[in-house]
Order: sequence, then structure tokens, then C-alpha cells
Amino acid sequence: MIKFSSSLPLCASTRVTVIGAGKVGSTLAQRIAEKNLADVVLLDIVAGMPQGIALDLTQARGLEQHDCQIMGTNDYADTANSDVVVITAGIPRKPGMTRDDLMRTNAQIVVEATQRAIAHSPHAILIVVTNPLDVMTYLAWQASGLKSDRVIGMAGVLDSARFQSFIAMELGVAIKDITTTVLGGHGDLMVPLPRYSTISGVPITEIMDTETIERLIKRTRNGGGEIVELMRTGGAYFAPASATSLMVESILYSQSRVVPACAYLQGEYDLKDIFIGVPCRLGCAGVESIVELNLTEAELSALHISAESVRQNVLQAKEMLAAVANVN
Ligand SMILES: NC(=O)C1=CN([C@@H]2O[C@H](COP(=O)(O)OP(=O)(O)OC[C@H]3O[C@@H](n4cnc5c(N)ncnc54)[C@H](O)[C@@H]3O)[C@@H](O)[C@H]2O)C=CC1
Ligand SMILES: O=C([O-])CC(=O)C(=O)O
Repeated sequence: MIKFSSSLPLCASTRVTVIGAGKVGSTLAQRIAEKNLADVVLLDIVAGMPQGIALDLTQARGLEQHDCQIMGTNDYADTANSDVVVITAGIPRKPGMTRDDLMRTNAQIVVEATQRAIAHSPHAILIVVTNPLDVMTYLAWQASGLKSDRVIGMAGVLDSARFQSFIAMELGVAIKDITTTVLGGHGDLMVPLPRYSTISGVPITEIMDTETIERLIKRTRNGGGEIVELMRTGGAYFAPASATSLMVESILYSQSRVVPACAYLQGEYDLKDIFIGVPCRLGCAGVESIVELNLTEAELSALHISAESVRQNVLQAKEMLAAVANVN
């Protein structure tokens, strides 16, 4: 008789931890596993919940034909030696709220989750998803003690994908022939760039009139809000999980994809000491380079207005965290 071991330890060399097993986190775990990218450890504070999701995803392995193992846990020790840690823990917004309204609650969650995860995976690359995204990425960087190029926020890939899909819907052209670029903070002040958004290499400014482009830009800026209003009980998660998994894949497999992501600027675009959305080359070292586009005065000014709003919110979040630390 041939004997096989019945235990399935997480032993593959590539491991991604996803903190927060809610809508975005669990869908991301599914995407990573079903694309065969890495083993996944899914962690949440709710007892039993990440374990149940992991078991459910594991039972689909034979059907989806992948070899990745998925573990659910409430214990950070189980996340040890992860190559990538993704933070999705925190509350989503409800109709009528802005992402900035989540700052008070999510700042503490993100700081604690980052510290605990990085203590067990000091060589990981950290991707932040929790909102308000640019502020949370800054706080996570400070809490992690990691070099700034190893900390990245997910927003630009999603915002660009939304702009891309709205252009495809408007013109009826194949989505794979459309490339879009959205810079800036993940909020109402984000900066979609029509001059750098093309259909088979032709800028959309040569294909659509200004009024149509402005309408699509407005819809892109409100892309998350439109879904929150429709769903009433939370926000988007399919496209956010797809966007995050693209970043995870580029990092794990050193693909050097050039995509907009929230990265630390040290003089690029005349901005310093801020995390904000810019085109980045993502590979095994994290942000391998930041691409400086040649912006018009109006585009650069829009990016600076968005950055100023992020900067004010970071200051507010730091003051809030300091006040909480003094009370405790
Ligand atoms: N950057 C982006 O483009 C996007 C950001 N988001 C943000 O991602 C976050 C998560 O969204 P959803 O998954 O829809 O929310 P959700 O409510 O479905 O899931 C959040 C999960 O975090 C867990 N959690 C809370 N505190 C925790 C802690 N201290 N440690 C570990 N887990 C904890 C909760 O138990 C819950 O399971 C929200 O802040 C949302 O606004 C969502 C979509 C896109
Ligand atoms: O809108 C939200 O609150 C979630 C999010 O960031 C998005 O879908 O862009």
C-alpha cells in the first residue's frame, strides 16, 4: 500500500499574508490562490471567520485546479516569513461618508496590524488597501520601520481600471486596447490624465470631446462612491481585489509592471515626504522606480492640491494617534 501524509503544512516558498478577511481580503485570497501565485495566510480578529473562509477556498482547490494552500488564523505567529503582507483590515464607508471619515477608526487598526505582521515578517513587502488609502499607507510605513520603497498603497491600479472601463463602455472598444493613468490621492481630488490615457496608442483627447472626457473623469473620481451608494452596506471588492492581486503578482514574480500606485516621494513631482499615487515600476524590491511624467502646469497643480489634502490628513491622523497614546 502507498502511504501519503495527511497533513498539509504551508511549505511553499512564496507566502502572502492578508490581514482582514472581509470582502476585499477574502476576495484577494481567492484571486491569489486561483491564479496560483502563492500560499495565502488570511488573518482577522473575528474568531473562526478566516478559518471558515480558508476551508471554503481550500475545498474549491480541486475544482479551480490550483496548488496553493490557504490558511485562516487569528494568530500573527502563523503569518511568519511572508513575502508580501497586505493590510485590508478596517471598516469600509457607508453611504454619505467620505473615505476620510474612516480615519479615526482605521488608523489604530492599521498601525497595530502593521506592527504585529511585520514583527513576524521583517523582510516582507507591505501593500496597504485600507482607507483613507494614502494616509493609511503613510502611517503603515512609519509603524513598520521598513524602507519606504517596500511600502506601497493600492489605489491607482483600481482608479485607472475604472477609467479604462468607463472609456470602453462609452466607445465600445476592446478594453485591452485601452491604457489609462490616474495619479494623486485616492479620493475626490484624484488626477485622471486624459493625455496619458490612450486607445491603441492614440490619446483619448484626440478621440473624445472635452465634455465627454470630463464626464468620464467625474465618474472615475466617484467610482468607489457610486458602488457604496448602490450597495448600501459596504464598498467595492471585486475590482479592488483584482487590482491588489496584480500588484502582488508583479512583486512576487519580479514582473516590473509600471502602474500607478501610492508610493513615497522624495522630490519627484516637486513633492517630498508624502505617499501618493504616481506611476511606479513594481518588482521584487517593491517600488523599483518612480516614473516622472512630463505634466502640464494644470496637471501638476492638480496633483499638488491632492497632495496637500493628503498631507493635512496625515498630520491630523498623527495628532489623533498621539492623543490616544497619551490617554493609554
Ligand atoms: N484602496 C482601495 O482602493 C480600496 C480600499 N478599501 C478599503 O479596504 C478596507 C476593507 O474593506 P472591506 O473588505 O470591504 O471591509 P470588510 O468590513 O468586509 O472587512 C474588513 C475586515 O477587517 C477586519 N478587521 C477589523 N479590525 C481588524 C483588526 N484589528 N485586525 C484584523 N482584522 C480586522 C474585520 O473583522 C473585517 O473582517 C476598508 O477600509 C475599505 O474602505 C476597499 C476597496 C478599495
Ligand atoms: O469607495 C470606497 O469606500 C472603497 C474604495 O476606496 C473604492 O472602491 O475605491
